[in-house]
Amino acid sequence: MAADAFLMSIHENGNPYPGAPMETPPFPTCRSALFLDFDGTLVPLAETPDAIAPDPVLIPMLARLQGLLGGALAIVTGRQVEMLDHFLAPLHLPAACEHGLQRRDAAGRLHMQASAMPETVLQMCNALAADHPRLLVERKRSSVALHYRRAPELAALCLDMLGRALRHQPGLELLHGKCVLEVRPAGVDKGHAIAAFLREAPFAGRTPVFAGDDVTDESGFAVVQAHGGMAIKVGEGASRARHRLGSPQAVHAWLQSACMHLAAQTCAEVLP
Ligand SMILES: O=P(O)(O)OC[C@H]1O[C@H](O[C@H]2O[C@H](CO)[C@@H](O)[C@H](O)[C@H]2O)[C@H](O)[C@@H](O)[C@@H]1O
Repeated sequence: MAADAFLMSIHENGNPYPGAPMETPPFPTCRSALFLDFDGTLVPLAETPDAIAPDPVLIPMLARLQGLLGGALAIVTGRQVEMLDHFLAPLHLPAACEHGLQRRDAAGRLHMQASAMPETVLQMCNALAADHPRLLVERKRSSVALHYRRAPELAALCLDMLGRALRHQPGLELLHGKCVLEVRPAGVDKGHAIAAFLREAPFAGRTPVFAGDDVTDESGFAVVQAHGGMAIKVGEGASRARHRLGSPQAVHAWLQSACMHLAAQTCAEVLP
């Protein structure tokens, strides 16, 4: 289900996954492939995309996990790959960016969807932001994000404008994330990106684990659970995920413990 349709179903029908258990997740094993969302999962949300403050332990912790998992760790995010690399420097992790439109595999090869930036939509967003300076337009390689976190009262106006703009553009899709509306080419999502990783080394044959906080992560949750893996919803809200962690801080604590757990497993395998 597209994220927007998913949101509508929540609004119209209540929790679309009533009674779904949300258990505390067990730790990944050395046979896991770990997929992690970025904003709201690894890093707490901030007022603007540039204002995030990654915890200093994040980068060494991700590097350690990548080693312990034989390289099978990837970031799955709505961010552009350049922004992700900026915030995680000096790491260049395998990553699916712009909700799956760009993907960097474990060998460092970039896979891009051949799709153009929706220029007319970009112009409409810029015009609206010129009238309402607390709106923020984030131009990405093949998509546009209209942020209303600093002007939540404008959410309906933004949704109405973009909804009407996309009515006659079947090739474009509207994603409704946390205080953001994103327009991107249709047919690609985080689930497709995770499935693509799972066909390649070193991810293939491993059990996938994906943690994410937003409705845009639901497609990824569906794919990992369909592969017999574990989906972890971060924070509040309805989700098809069967596990939950309360916050990015809880994700950090869980990942730190996972490092110790994995290191012990590796030792146990090496020892006679
Ligand atoms: O898939 P993600 O890694 O969760 O990325 C989703 C979007 O995250 C960013 O926007 C969100 O985080 C901002 C910083 O905390 C916040 O100001 C904004 O309200 C959130 O929607 C990013 O700017 C987008 O490009 C990503 O698609």
